[in-house]
Amino acid sequence: MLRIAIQAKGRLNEKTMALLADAGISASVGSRSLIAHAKGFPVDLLLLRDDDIPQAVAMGTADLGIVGLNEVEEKGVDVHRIIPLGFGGCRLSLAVPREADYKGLEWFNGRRIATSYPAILSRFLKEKEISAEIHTITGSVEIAPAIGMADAIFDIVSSGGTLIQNGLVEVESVLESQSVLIATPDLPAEKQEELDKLCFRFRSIIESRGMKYVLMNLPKSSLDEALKILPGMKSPTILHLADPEWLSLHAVIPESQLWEKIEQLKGIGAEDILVLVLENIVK
Ligand SMILES: Nc1ncnc2c1ncn2[C@@H]1O[C@H](COP(=O)(O)OP(=O)(O)OP(=O)(O)O)[C@@H](O)[C@H]1O
Ligand SMILES: O=P(O)(O)OC[C@H]1O[C@H](OP(=O)(O)OP(=O)(O)O)[C@H](O)[C@@H]1O
Ligand SMILES: [Mg+2]
Repeated sequence: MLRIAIQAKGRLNEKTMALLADAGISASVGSRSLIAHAKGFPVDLLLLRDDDIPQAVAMGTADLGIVGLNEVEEKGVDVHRIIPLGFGGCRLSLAVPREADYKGLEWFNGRRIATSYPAILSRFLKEKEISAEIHTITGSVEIAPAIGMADAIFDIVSSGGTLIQNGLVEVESVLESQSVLIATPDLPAEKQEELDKLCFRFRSIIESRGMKYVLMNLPKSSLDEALKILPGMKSPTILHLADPEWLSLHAVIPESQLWEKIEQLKGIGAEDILVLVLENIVK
């Protein structure tokens, strides 16, 4: 039976549980449980703080883990990175007070930088030959410059709202992160088979996210133009209708392009356009 370590509570928990549920793995997790048996797939869920997940997977306490790449890089442990999972997107960045006379990385020489990611920061500074003092704190990093604890910070940035609220500006992005599926090295063969099945399910879910299935009726005379507008998986599906002047066209469109494509299709005479949610793309 596979054991997957996931974040017990916090930013990754909900999306991890949703991904598992979409993959047919359901578990009722009590607020105090540390381990939960799942239904639908032979797995146990180990509920941990995210900081502890890379180590648990490296040691083999858990076979797999779902955690931010930032934590994997920080802990520097030996785990296999299997697939990015497409949520928990953020970056680790250096930020300085808005009023600082910042011209480039040399500014950090001799300065104090507060962070919860000392290992990633120290590797970066070494590579750039910058000598700064690293102050490790576990939370509320952005407040450090305002209370005189540091001159700058190195922390997670997503929308940038927290930096603005604290009078800071991002000056260097060091690591792009998102949640990843990690595995213990030397997974036994029978568990590897289960992992392959799980990855197959995850990939098809991730691929279908942000995609819509679109159906429409189209005058036959507009087909060539429609084919230029629509990409489709291989190409759009064309079905004949009882009316010989019309056909039905089906295509998969990224959500980000949906309205633009619909406007173009309406422009060439498409009617009765239906947009459906795509649950899975199984290849
Ligand atoms: N603002 C954000 N936007 C997107 N992803 C984020 C953001 N902040 C953090 N993350 C990602 O989510 C992960 C978990 O963040 P969270 O704030 O829940 O961590 P935590 O407080 O360290 O939790 P834990 O109690 O498990 O140690 C981070 O390591 C990062 O990968
Ligand atoms: O760029 P933003 O969108 O503002 O996000 C960045 C903030 O999000 C995270 O904190 P979180 O809100 O999870 O609180 P925490 O620090 O208490 O974990 C992170 O530690 C940053 O402080
Ligand atoms: Mg943590």
